[in-house]
Amino acid sequence: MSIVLTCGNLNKKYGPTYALRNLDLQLEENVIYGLLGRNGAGKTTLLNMIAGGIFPDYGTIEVRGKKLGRGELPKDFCYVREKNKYFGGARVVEILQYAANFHPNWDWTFAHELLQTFQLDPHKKIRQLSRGTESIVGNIIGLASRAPLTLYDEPVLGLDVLMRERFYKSLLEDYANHPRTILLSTHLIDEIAPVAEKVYIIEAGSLLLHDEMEQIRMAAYLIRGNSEAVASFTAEKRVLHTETYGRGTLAAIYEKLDDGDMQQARELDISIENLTLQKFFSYLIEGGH
Ligand SMILES: Nc1ncnc2c1ncn2[C@@H]1O[C@H](COP(=O)(O)OP(=O)(O)OP(=O)(O)O)[C@@H](O)[C@H]1O
Repeated sequence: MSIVLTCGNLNKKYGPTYALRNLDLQLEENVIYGLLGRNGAGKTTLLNMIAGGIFPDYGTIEVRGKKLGRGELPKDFCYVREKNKYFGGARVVEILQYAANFHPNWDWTFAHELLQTFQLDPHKKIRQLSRGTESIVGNIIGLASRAPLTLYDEPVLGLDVLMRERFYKSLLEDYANHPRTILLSTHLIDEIAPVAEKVYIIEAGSLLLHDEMEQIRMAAYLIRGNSEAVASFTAEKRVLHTETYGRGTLAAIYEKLDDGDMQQARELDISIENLTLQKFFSYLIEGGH
């Protein structure tokens, strides 16, 4: 396992507000990560910091073991911002030509394929594009750059369902042939679930959880049954949330269940369902765990 990026104890305060607080994050080579958090959780601050646009009050960023100096950019990386600031008078093809100069792995054949996939006329001027179509320009750059470290900030915001699906499909197909490290920051959690292999969940600038998506799938459950039975079943387990209804209780847990647990659940007449990532995220945030 080779580490591409390490953020150590990052802190950033705006007045009394912590945008980032003691944040540690490590990205391995050739993994797709989801960076999940609500509005204002600190996602953009973190990405801007990695991209050298904001300086931490405290903490370090290392790219392939080399500490980044103040204002220094990581090598061979591509950052697709939430709000691109392309020159409105430029044509799409000119923006792509400009981006191609900065990315040694740029693939023009793939870029042209993507223009077709997203039905984007390369001769249109940026100012003639809708908000969603403008963000597609950024997404094409992110994909065609094939940068070993690619960061996307809310890549599908403003895109319709069809375009979102096309983006995820293009990303996954290209990643299969050209693995690299990709970080997708989003608050559209269920959409990212089939795409990301690992997730970092942040809230109020701090890390709440990081884990493999598969681990979350295999450990996030909703338990329902008689209140005493649920209390006994969850006694030694990590409980994210509980709710009572009449004589029953519903509990969200984050715990791998083995055959013994399943047997106990049957004996106690408890039902067990998988939690969606969105629900897991909501319970995690509400519980502040
Ligand atoms: N330039 C700034 N001046 C003051 N406060 C800021 C500034 N930039 C960010 N913040 C604050 O820092 C916190 C983190 O903001 P950030 O934009 O990083 O969150 P986010 O997770 O990207 O949110 P969103 O999903 O809404 O884009 C918020 O409380 C925000 O108000």
